[in-house]
Amino acid sequence: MKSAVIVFPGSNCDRDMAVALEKITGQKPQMVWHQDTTFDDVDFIALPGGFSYGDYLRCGAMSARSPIMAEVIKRAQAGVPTLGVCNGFQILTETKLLPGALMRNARLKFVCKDVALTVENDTSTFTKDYSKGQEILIPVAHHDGNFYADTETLDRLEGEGQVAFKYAEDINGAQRNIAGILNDKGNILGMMPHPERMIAKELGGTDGCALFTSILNTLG
Ligand SMILES: NC(=O)CC[C@H](N)C(=O)O
Repeated sequence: MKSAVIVFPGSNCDRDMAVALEKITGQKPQMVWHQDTTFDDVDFIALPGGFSYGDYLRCGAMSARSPIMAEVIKRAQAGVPTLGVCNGFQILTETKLLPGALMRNARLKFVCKDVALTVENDTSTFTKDYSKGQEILIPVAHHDGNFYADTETLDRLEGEGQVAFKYAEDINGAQRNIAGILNDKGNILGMMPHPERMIAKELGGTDGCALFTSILNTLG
């Protein structure tokens, strides 16, 4: 499985993502600078976490307009599996590849801890190695993780199985405790928690591994 990690000025989880991808797929991903306009023909694209452009304007707003994003948007719309973690999720909502927005955490505090998530979808490219209702422990580290969407969108996301993960309890005010969502085709996942930081016992646990094995088992 060939993958690419898009690197923005201020990304800080790009190497964690690369380590996770290499460990689980056995292949080093291509690291792609945001000013590039194209990259290799890959099976999977990752938008990593971080503080791209210093979170100026709104988290992810400037990165969503980086030169490389025109190519990312084109490929994601054509069906290439694309994962955005934390800042990557914020970028995906800013490009409108995913609905809704990530607002400032309800209690206006940066939240940095391991949190319990429930798996809501166990059939997607990203989640099939989990089981529905399973509780997993994955770290979060964000100040803008408060997922917002209008009621109609929330009902559609829940009704169509597009909610991938929920927080087991409220940590940031996110509506319906939503921690991660899929697009309608199921090839784009955005999530605030960091699965790439939970892939080894030494890191505190391995609950993030199934996300990457799901992708690998789907794509080969
Ligand atoms: N870890 C991250 O990707 C942080 C995301 C974002 N800059 C926030 O704090 O909300």
